[in-house]
Amino acid sequence: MLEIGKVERYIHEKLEREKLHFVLLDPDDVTPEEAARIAEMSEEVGVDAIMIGGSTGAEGDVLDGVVRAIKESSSLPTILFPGSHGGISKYADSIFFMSLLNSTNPFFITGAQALGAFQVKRYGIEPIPMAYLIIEPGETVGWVGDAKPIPRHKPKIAAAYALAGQYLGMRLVYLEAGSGASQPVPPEMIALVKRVIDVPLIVGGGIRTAAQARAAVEAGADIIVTGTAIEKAGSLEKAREKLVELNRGIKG
Ligand SMILES: CC(C)=CCC/C(C)=C/CC/C(C)=C/CC/C(C)=C/COP(=O)(O)OP(=O)(O)O
Ligand SMILES: O=P(O)(O)OC[C@@H](O)CO
Ligand SMILES: [Mg+2]
Repeated sequence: MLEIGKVERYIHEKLEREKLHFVLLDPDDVTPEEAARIAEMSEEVGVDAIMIGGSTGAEGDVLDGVVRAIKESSSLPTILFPGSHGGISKYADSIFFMSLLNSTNPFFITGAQALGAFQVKRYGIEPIPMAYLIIEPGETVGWVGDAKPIPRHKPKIAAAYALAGQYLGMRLVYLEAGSGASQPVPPEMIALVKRVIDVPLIVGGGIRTAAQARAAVEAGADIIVTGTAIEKAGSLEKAREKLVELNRGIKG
C-alpha cells in the first residue's frame, strides 16, 4: 500500500502550526566540516530541514561526505535536491523526487527520474514527488535544466503548471527563481499559485533578507528555501546571524 513517509508527514504536521524554513547546502560549495557546522546552527536557530544538492558536481563521494557530516551534527531531516540521478546519496533520509515540468528536455521531466528510481528504492530513501518550476531569471539551474523559464509577469502560466503538477500526483510545488537570483519569485505569482493549488508551496531563489522571506510567506509560500545568503555570509558567525534573521522573517 502507498504510504506517506516520515519526512513528508513531518512537513505536514509542522505546517499546521507554522511556515517552514529549509536551508540548501551545495556539496560543491561547502566542505563537510562547514556543512556540519551550518546544519548544527540551523537546528539551533529553528530551521526545519536541510536540503542537499547542486546543479553541478554534487555527486558521489563529495555528496556522501556532506550528507554524512550533516547527519552526524544535527537531527534535522535531510532531503536530497538532485540535479540528476547522480545527486542521490544513500545516507539521506529523503529526496525531492522532482520533475522540472517546464523543461524542454525530457531528461529533466522523466529521464533522470527513471535512471534514479531503482537507487532510491534500493537505499530506502523516502521519495517526495514534487513539481519543480523555473521562474525567470532561472540562473544556473534554468540553463542546466534546459528550462523555458516562466516570465516573472506571467503568474497564470506558473499557476497552470502548478495545478497540472498537482493533478499529475505531485505532492509539493516548488517555484524556483534560481540560486543567487537577483530578484526572488514575485509575490503576485506566489499568491496566484497558492490560490490555485492544495498542496504545500515551496519558494526559493534570491531570498536574502528577512523582508523578502516575509513577503514570500505573506503572499502564500508555505516553505522558504535559502542557500546563497547563508553559504556566502562570509564567516560562520555571519552565517548564524543570517540564519536567525531569515528564520525570524519566515516564522514571524
Ligand atoms: C528525481 C531525480 C532522480 C532527479 C531529478 C532531476 C531534475 C528534474 C533536476 C532539475 C534540474 C536541476 C539541474 C536541478 C538542480 C537543483 C539544484 C540543486 C539547484 C541548486 O542550485 P545550483 O544551481 O547548484 O546553484 P549555484 O549555481 O549557486 O551552485
Ligand atoms: O541560493 P538561493 O538564492 O537562496 O536559492 C535557494 C534555492 O531555491 C536554489 O535552488
Ligand atoms: Mg550550487
